[in-house]
Amino acid sequence: MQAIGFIGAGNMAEAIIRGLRAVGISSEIRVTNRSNQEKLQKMAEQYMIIPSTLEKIVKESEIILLAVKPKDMLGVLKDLQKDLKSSQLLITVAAGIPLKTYEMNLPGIPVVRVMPNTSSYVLKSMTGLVQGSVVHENHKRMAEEIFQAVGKTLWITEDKLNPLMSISGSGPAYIYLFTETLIQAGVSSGLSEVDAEMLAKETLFGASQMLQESGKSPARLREEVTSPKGTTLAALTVFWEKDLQDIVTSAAKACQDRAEEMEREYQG
Ligand SMILES: NC(=O)C1=CN([C@@H]2O[C@H](COP(=O)(O)OP(=O)(O)OC[C@H]3O[C@@H](n4cnc5c(N)ncnc54)[C@H](OP(=O)(O)O)[C@@H]3O)[C@@H](O)[C@H]2O)C=CC1
Ligand SMILES: O=C(O)[C@@H]1CCC=N1
Repeated sequence: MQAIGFIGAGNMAEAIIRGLRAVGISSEIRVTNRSNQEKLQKMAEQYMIIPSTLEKIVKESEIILLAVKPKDMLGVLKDLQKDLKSSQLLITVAAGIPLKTYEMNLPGIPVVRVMPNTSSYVLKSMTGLVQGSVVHENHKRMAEEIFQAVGKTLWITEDKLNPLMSISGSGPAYIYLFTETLIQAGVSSGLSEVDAEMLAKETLFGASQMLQESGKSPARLREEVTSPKGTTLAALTVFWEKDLQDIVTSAAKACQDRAEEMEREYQG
């Protein structure tokens, strides 16, 4: 894999870098952030990254991966305008910034817009990828190599990226929220916090593995837990009566609406 430079050293950058090192990718990885030198030093020790600056990253990386918050992106694009070359590939993980913003600010530079998730950290990301207008097959392969190393990938068109984000990009947070609420339900019924946490986490972990390894659909797996007139049915009936489907659909819609709002804000 070619030399990669990360601009941004936060949650998403670290999850990807940890994943790349975990699968044995030994390429040069340079990283810069805004001000947190301590974080860069820690990442150097943990993941053999080279703490760097934006200027050096532009000079020394074939692939530049943008992992700053959307509000900081336009500033970074301005800083990249001077020295970036069309032989370099730009990959952005930012939510809510359309491809045209990158292409307007950096004409002629190939850009791939991706939406991974933080499970890159354990090589289980589900990453959506969208190709920009000057992206060729070799650029697609370069982007794919990074994100296939840390999980599964799916090429889509840009109009599908916000729907994808509302399921797999933000989705881990929904699952963590559900886990938190399951722990609290256990504590409310008299379990200790420690026991409730172990029960909830192991249950989520086991169910995830069943989804991946059993070859059965989620509906079939649910039915196998649910005895007629039994305890699970009593619990599921509450989810249905309170319209879990409506709650989840509305949450995913809110995620997409916010992304669209951001895209209007950051289209300059
Ligand atoms: N977290 C997630 O689950 C996902 C996030 N994303 C996207 O990833 C991007 C990053 O998110 P996340 O990692 O959570 O954010 P974090 O806040 O954890 O990290 C942001 C990083 O950007 C750095 N930074 C800010 N401004 C600059 C600058 N001008 N130059 C260089 N570095 C800068 C910060 O440095 P410092 O710490 O020094 O201020 C920090 O290291 C976002 O755009 C988000 O939409 C996409 C998919 C999932
Ligand atoms: O919350 C956010 O905006 C980012 C995008 C997907 C996950 N986290």
